[in-house]
Amino acid sequence: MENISKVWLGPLPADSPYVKPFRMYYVQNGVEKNWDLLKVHDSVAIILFNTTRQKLVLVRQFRPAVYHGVIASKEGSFDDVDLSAFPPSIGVTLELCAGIVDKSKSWKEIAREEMLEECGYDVSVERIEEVMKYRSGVGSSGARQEMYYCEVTDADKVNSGGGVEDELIEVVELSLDEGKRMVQQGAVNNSPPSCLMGLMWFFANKAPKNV
Ligand SMILES: Nc1nc(=O)c2ncn([C@@H]3O[C@H](COP(=O)(O)OP(=O)(O)O[C@H]4O[C@H](CO)[C@@H](O)[C@H](O)[C@H]4O)[C@@H](O)[C@H]3O)c2[nH]1
Ligand SMILES: [Mg+2]
Repeated sequence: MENISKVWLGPLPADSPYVKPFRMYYVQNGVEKNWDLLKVHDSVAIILFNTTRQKLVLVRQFRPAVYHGVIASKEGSFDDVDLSAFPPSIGVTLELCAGIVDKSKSWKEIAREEMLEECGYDVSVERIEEVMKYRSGVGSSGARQEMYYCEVTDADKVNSGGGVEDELIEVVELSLDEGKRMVQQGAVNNSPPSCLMGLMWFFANKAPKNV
């Protein structure tokens, strides 16, 4: 699914539309300090539950940052990445449907578009419920993410999803038992905290009571 044939690193161009590194200075308790920061986009994430099929709808995709992180924690070299020693599948995550806020639209509208583009469900914004807001990357970016919940049915499914342009996203349906196991044992598939937290919120607030 990830179909990666070559990996290498390069310097960050100053005009990256996704990440801007800089340094912030401040005086705290009379002492001058500084902190190195990354400006990144805020984002939305959606807990999707298909009530027809009683399945949680998640997405799988190759995440360059996770691939790099896995190799870095194994002290592998990134100068000449050996794809047989570090297969791209180690950088594939299971996540909530999510997207960056990079357009001047409401956050709920962006959530609606991401559900359609990534998972193929077409719903109106009125059906999207706010769950919680939080800050991610508190040591590096402090970016805001807002989490939503949306119940969908098979009748809302208008395409197979998979993302836009050159995104390669696989839609994954988890049974309630599979979802529950994930939050009991922790991520076994590079899932970010937002995904685990979203599933825990679902089991605490929305899941059928017999699960
Ligand atoms: N981020 C980025 N960097 C690049 O260099 C970069 N280069 C190209 N792109 C393109 O930008 C689009 C980003 O996709 P999304 O809008 O779906 O956002 P996500 O990547 O799903 O990220 C969200 O959800 C995550 C899970 O909760 C959170 O961790 C993130 O904070 C949160 O933003 C894709 O078309 C991708 O091809 C880059 N995108
Ligand atoms: Mg996304």
